[in-house]
Amino acid sequence: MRYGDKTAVDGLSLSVERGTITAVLGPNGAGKTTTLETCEGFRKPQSGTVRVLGLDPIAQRRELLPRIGVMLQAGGAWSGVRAVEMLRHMAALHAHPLPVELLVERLGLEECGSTPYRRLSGGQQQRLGLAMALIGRPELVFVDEPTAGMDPAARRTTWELLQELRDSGVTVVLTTHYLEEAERLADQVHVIDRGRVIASGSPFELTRSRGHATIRLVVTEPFPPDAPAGLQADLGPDTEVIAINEQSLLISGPADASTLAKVSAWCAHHGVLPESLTLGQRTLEDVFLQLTGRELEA
Ligand SMILES: Nc1ncnc2c1ncn2[C@@H]1O[C@H](COP(=O)(O)OP(=O)(O)OP(=O)(O)O)[C@@H](O)[C@H]1O
Repeated sequence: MRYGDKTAVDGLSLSVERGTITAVLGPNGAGKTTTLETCEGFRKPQSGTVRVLGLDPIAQRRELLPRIGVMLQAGGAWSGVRAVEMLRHMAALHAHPLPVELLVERLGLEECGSTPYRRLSGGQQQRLGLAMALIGRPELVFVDEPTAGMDPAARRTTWELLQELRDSGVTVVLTTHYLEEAERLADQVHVIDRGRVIASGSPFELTRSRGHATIRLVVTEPFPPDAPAGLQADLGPDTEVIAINEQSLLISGPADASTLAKVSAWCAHHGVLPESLTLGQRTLEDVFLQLTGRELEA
């Protein structure tokens, strides 16, 4: 997918199993929305093939639309429309809609039933957007950054709802740049960067595949530029040392006493004092950093 001479999605390849939650995870501008909008039939790819429920999203749009639900990243409702009116209108467009009251209650939209769309808070607009995606009982829903701008309670409700949908056989494809969202919700995660898939797997597979543990070290003074390579040599090939910046390192591999002793000796050798040393299980953030050398949330 190109916009003028800018390539937004470049040879990206992924497939999604029915009845699962798939997260497309990546930093801002990675190409997540473009990928989803191409699957939804809103954008025509300049090359490549997209099939959704076996259908071509553009050539077979009329067949596909009644079977999918779409929650856009923003907008999708008229600015003056009230939440309940919008849902009733959407319900009228579908053959077997869910009861409007059910969605209003599940998504906590009671208090904004008579408020015009443009006056709803960001989180309320998101919840209405999700209700609009679900009202037609879709087999497959695309949700673009579903919990951006939501407060923690609304985020939990949304996660529960998406899990219930999956448990009832609905396929969910979501984009997110929240690691916690991908880790907690997704059966399958595709990490994308610069328009390409750079890693795919379950959260467990992705976080356990290249070493179980990570050590994050932050020191009080900048270390010499070649110092991380020295630590890498001391720790050996089972461990990977990545310089996040000139004062912090990510060390991925066995976090045992011998590794910790070598890390301390390295600090002493370079005359740097640890400000923090954190041991933990590897996260999707660490996976992204290892693959790209950059931080996902940066
Ligand atoms: N309509 C457009 N015209 C020109 N460039 C665009 C357009 N839409 C997206 N882009 C560019 O294409 C790239 C991918 O954008 P896209 O919105 O798909 O990324 P994203 O991963 O969804 O980002 P975000 O998390 O910020 O929503 C970005 O560099 C963006 O600036």
